[in-house]
Amino acid sequence: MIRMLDDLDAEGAAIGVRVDINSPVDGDGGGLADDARLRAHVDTISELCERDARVALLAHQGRPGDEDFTDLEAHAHRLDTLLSASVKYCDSTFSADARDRIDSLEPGTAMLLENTRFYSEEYMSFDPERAAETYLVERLVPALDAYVNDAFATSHRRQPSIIGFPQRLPAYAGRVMEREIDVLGNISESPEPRVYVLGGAKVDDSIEVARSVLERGLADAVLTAGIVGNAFLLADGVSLGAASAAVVNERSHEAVKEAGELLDAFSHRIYLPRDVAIGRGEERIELDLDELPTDQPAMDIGARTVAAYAEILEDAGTAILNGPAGVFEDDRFETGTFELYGSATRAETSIVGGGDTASALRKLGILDGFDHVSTGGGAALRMLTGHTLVGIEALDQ
Ligand SMILES: Nc1ncnc2c1ncn2[C@@H]1O[C@H](COP(=O)(O)OP(=O)(O)O)[C@@H](O)[C@H]1O
Ligand SMILES: O=C(OP(=O)(O)O)[C@H](O)COP(=O)(O)O
Repeated sequence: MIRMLDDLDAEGAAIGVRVDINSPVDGDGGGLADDARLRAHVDTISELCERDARVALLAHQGRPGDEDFTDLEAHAHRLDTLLSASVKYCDSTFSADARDRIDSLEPGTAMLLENTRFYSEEYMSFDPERAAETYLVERLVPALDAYVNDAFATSHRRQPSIIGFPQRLPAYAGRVMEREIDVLGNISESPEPRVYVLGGAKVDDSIEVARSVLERGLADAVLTAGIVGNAFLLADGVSLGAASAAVVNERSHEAVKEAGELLDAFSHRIYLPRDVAIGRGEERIELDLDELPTDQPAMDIGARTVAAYAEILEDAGTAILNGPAGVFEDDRFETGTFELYGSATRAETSIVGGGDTASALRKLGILDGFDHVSTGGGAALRMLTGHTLVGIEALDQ
């Protein structure tokens, strides 16, 4: 059974709370370019502070070697602004100083510990038992009374801060985690017909999702768009042109073959774009499939595809969407995503996953129309195929 915050005796307790505030950062000053993930955790942290807990926040930012691999000072300042409780910053994660500062935290206040991935163990994969023996867990456990996992978006990772602490401390799901489990953990109970829209650039992941939801009977229809749609068009024998084929092959060598296998097995439930948009100079030009191939890459779905998909989505019991329909970052190619996702908000229930997808919808001003916007990308995709996550399993004590 997974225990929730309601089960936690918070008053005066030192609580390690794993959050996912991994965010886009500004190239120059290391400031945050987007604070959506920080805002998502405000409920959990505020509630614990209001209940007089002493909150030690654990989080990562970026991956070692990447430009967004930064310290968490800016995150701490932003959290301090977003919350009515005080949030301090500690520039180490489990040093003696960090442990002393946890010990002397005032009830009702929080402190963000340094980027967990500054320590190499946190960027490795472990079994839960081994994760519980890492330095991070060994050193912090004596300073903590309980552990809360609110980092849904990282809970597919076998990392010590996710799966190690529940081996050693009473463990609870935070409010973000609770909402995500409620919605994504019960996908097979959601209203039917269930329509999956798979767009974006992670072609292999999306094909895996399509395979899984079709084989398990979770999906009544799979609508393809983005580079994923182009891979399915190629698999169906449509001659898109060398430029589009190169974009698909750059992402995955196996995609077209695997998309073809799925089309053979489930052709009546997989829907392919009927037209595409390309750029010529500053212009957007829409081409029907019989006007192809073209020397320009297909950057969006066209109006005929949007209309056909909208009809299916508006009748859906549940619309589950991941990945933009086109290169939404370019104004010429944002319409496909805007129209398609707009029509999905008219489904009985609409669920969105994926970091780029959420930022596309925020840019297009239609994020609020969805019933559930997951904080996770990879984690949400895994849940949407009907699987659980190692971090959620670890909470099941
Ligand atoms: N037809 C296309 N050609 C090239 N890139 C595309 C196309 N359609 C979507 N994209 C790109 O896909 C990216 C987002 O995909 P992805 O990372 O899979 O989404 P998410 O993070 O939501 O899972 C965006 O940067 C978008 O520009
Ligand atoms: O941003 C995240 O995941 P996402 O890119 O799947 O949304 C999480 O913070 C996990 O980060 P990771 O994929 O570097 O382990």
